[in-house]
Amino acid sequence: MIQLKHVSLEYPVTRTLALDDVSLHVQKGEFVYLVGHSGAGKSSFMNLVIKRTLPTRGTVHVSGEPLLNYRGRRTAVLRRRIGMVFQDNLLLPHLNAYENVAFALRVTGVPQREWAGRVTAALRTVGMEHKKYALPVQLSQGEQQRVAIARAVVGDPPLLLADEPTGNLDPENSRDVIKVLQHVNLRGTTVLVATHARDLVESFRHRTLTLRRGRLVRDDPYGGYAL
Ligand SMILES: Nc1ncnc2c1ncn2[C@@H]1O[C@H](COP(=O)(O)OP(=O)(O)OP(=O)(O)O)[C@@H](O)[C@H]1O
Repeated sequence: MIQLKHVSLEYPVTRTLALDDVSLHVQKGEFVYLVGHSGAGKSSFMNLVIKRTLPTRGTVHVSGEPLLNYRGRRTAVLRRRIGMVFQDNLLLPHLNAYENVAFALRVTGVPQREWAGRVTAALRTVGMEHKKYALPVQLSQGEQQRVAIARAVVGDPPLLLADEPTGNLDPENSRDVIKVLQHVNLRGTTVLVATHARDLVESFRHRTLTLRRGRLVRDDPYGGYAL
């Protein structure tokens, strides 16, 4: 699903080496944590996968294709195949939960007759079907994050990237979000979660990649927070 071969990323203006000779392979169907201190390179890694930045050296393959093959309009095709969840869920405030999720289908050109079934299924996956008419302001932070996950997976992306998805949540909601991501993973989506949440990484064990100053210093198949 994701393969990096000797990837380095240096930001041109500041000459910061955000990733330093990183090689790794995330297989289809895996659930993987990406951990590291602030500035270790986690977001830079995510940005590479969605081609928001390009590596300075090395090669990146996503879904078996070199990133450089996704040019022009194909960049949109790549991004459509990747669901994304962030710390700030950025739901549209004037749309209810259902409409927020449907919006993702609308912008990718899915025919309207498919919306109801797919949105309802996505909201069910995250346990939010009963609140589909609620506006974001009427939902807790944890519930909003679940709707954001539904929005990210409604297009059935093969890959889901989550950057600090529990950053704004209390421990209970954080655990719920990880459980929802695990559920999405069991339905076949490869999931990559960048996080600082030691307790979650320790409790819900999955393969864990540890970055330190841009270097991949640990790749632990059984998980664990080694910082
Ligand atoms: N656009 C940019 N231009 C220059 N330097 C950048 C840019 N984005 C990130 N950096 C630098 O690259 C390094 C890696 O940053 P990155 O955001 O990938 O880290 P991170 O692990 O995601 O951190 P955090 O946990 O704080 O989000 C840092 O030193 C950061 O200052």
